[in-house]
Amino acid sequence: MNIHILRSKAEIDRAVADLFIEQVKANPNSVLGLATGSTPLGVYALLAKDHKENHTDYHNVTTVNLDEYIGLPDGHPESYKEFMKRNLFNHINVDFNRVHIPSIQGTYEESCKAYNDLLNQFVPDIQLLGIGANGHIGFNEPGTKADSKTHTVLLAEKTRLDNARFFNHIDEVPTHAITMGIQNILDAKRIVLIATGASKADAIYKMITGEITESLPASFLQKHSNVDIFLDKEAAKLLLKK
Ligand SMILES: N[C@@H]1[C@@H](O)[C@H](O)[C@@H](COP(=O)(O)O)O[C@@H]1O
Repeated sequence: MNIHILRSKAEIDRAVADLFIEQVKANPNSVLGLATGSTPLGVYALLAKDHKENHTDYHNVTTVNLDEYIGLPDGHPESYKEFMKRNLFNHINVDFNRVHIPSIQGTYEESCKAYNDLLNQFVPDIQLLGIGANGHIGFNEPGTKADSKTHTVLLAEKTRLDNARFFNHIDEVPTHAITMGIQNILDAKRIVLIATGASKADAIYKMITGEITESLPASFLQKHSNVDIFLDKEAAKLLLKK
């Protein structure tokens, strides 16, 4: 793992946005693996700004998102589909036919299989990740197996509580989601994970220095040969202390 501890979130956003812009410029047919949550917002704002000013071309880019809530009505502002439109897709010239976000169409089994088939076809050249305070990646909660493919999950209470800030009330936070599995994430050619703030410090410390274990899904990233981890000092504080 290449670990980069930068001085501010702004520096991290710039560095990671530049990696994505370079990727798209080097290969206009790139497959970008995208994430949601607060963490990628700064990167997406910079990609939008760059597109506006420098016209980086996304027309032939394919995107695959990590995950989506189950049970929110179509068009709900906190669905990850709407999140992605609002924060990125509406601001770049992406072709919506090439945008992919897991969703439930038919049975859970059919939906997972369909997304999995898609991921076999579109392997991310670069996959952006955040991390949950309990070490989840995508919505792969503690207990998820290394060889997992796209699957539905019961969200951990900690995850629902952490994500409740986006909803009016905790009861509105979905209980289930559909997510790429750990194996799908590890299939990406390159992985870039961002973590900022003290609430992520424990998960980051265990992810980097701990054993590879299902109880901290992000630790599976140790198995991948091309991972960049971008941290601010707060998220890195336990690494810096030892
Ligand atoms: N499914 C997403 C994850 O992909 C994300 O990494 C995590 C952290 O969110 P945040 O970036 O808001 O801390 O939240 C959600 O649970």
